Amino acid sequence: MDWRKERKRFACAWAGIVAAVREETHMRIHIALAVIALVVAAILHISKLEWLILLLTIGSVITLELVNTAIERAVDLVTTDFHPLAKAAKDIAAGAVLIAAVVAVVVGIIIFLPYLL
Ligand SMILES: Nc1ncnc2c1ncn2[C@@H]1O[C@H](COP(=O)(O)OP(=O)(O)OP(=O)(O)O)[C@@H](O)[C@H]1O
Repeated sequence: MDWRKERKRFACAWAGIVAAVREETHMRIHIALAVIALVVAAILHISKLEWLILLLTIGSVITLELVNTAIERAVDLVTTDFHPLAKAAKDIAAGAVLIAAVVAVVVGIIIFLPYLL
């Protein structure tokens, strides 16, 4: 394994994450909500299984937001003119984030509500 290449790959991936956080308001909102959920989870001492589900849920939302941002950039690279396929690509990618975010809210309610009642 070429460690210099691996380090460069990691640096590029990190640069992509930083760019998405800087440029995308929704990414910052997802991260802020994730931090709040993690703090609440720590305060409530949720179980190991609940931690796993919470982390997977947060990871899926942030991962899909990154993919959505990448698709937006790729589409904008191809065309900034109106095109039905550009619209479909962006709308479908946004739909993926929406589904993950709705599932995250439901997971949050299922995990946290019993501790709060
Ligand atoms: N080239 C295009 N052709 C057709 N429709 C487009 C095009 N670009 C964007 N759209 C439409 O506008 C919507 C918003 O696109 P935009 O690129 O502004 O992304 P966004 O979801 O607002 O993301 P953000 O504001 O976080 O960058 C898309 O979901 C799509 O419906």
